[in-house]
Amino acid sequence: MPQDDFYMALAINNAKSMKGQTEPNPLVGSVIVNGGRVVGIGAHLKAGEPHAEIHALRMAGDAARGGTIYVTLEPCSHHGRTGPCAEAIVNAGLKKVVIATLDPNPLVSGNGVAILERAGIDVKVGVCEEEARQMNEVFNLFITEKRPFITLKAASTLDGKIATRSLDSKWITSEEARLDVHQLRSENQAILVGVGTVVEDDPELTARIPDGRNPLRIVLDSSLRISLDSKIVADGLAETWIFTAQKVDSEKKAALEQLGISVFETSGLKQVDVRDVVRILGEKSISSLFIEGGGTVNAAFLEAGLVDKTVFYFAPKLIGGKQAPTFIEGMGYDLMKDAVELERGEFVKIGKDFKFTGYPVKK
Ligand SMILES: Nc1c(/N=C/[C@H](O)[C@H](O)[C@H](O)COP(=O)(O)O)[nH]c(=O)[nH]c1=O
Repeated sequence: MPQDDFYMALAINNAKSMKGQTEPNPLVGSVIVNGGRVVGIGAHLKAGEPHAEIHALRMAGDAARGGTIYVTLEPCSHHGRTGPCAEAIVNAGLKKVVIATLDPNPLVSGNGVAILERAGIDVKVGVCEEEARQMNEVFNLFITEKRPFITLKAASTLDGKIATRSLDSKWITSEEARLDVHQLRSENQAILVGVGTVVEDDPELTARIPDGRNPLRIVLDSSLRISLDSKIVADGLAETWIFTAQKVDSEKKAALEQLGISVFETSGLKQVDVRDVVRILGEKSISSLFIEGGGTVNAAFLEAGLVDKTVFYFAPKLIGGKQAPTFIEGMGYDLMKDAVELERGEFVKIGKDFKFTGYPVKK
């Protein structure tokens, strides 16, 4: 493997090991090499704390002088909660800087490189760029579109059913696959279901893994039919927000608010307007949303072109039944040429089940 890729891969692995603890900041890793030896290594650990380059520079000390620093994201040039990294790199006397990706924020992209080049430092950009961009897919989208990165998750039998015709759904996928879902829940700031799932499953929507972080729970409930003693209203295990259509029963709304539930009205007449939901979540700095919909909600987000990533779990089971619900309901598309195509598709096996990850091609 070429030397630059080797050290950048080390920096990327460092960054990735901090997944779930740097929000709303991106994952960033850095490695300093001098005379063929790694003399400093660092990762951004927590928003508001020093950046990856600063940790690596502190570890390297004088051994950084004349060396090369690898960093997965363009060194910052602005005075955020910590001083600019580009200046720290110049002051430490580095000879070369290798960067995987430029800053996605259009306001600062390229500024860090300019500071380095003005100081006569040799700068190389684009090493392991795709992998470094991929690990910050959530941050990159949120910082550019000010809306949450949306992952659509479903678990179904091989014939696409999320429950039997009698609506029994316990369980489709095995324990290992369901644990994997809880890991994904823990990595997302918010989780969203339709009120149909609440009525049928009475879910907790918590991340039940060691050190799991419970996401904010969001329910689309156009006419506020959720029951006051459903778990996500009454259990206090995580915050719960409900989005409705226009003009809902003010008494029910007040009763829910009494229980600490936030209720947001959207402009939808009969159905909740999912575009309003996404806009409001962006305004409230929710940067990642995990949809465990039910088929109607899943279809609404898909048809609105708001799904950034799909994660589907398929159990090697067949349940059949014309009435059995599937994981994409709604109107659907008329012609096959209008199908939502998924790219960069990957299948992995989890126990007996299969996990498919793919990215809807943006039209
Ligand atoms: N029925 C299945 C799923 N069902 C997911 C439902 O949307 C609902 O979230 C759960 O049934 C209850 O949630 P909680 O565990 O109480 O938080 N999801 C899965 O991955 N596999 C399945 O077999």
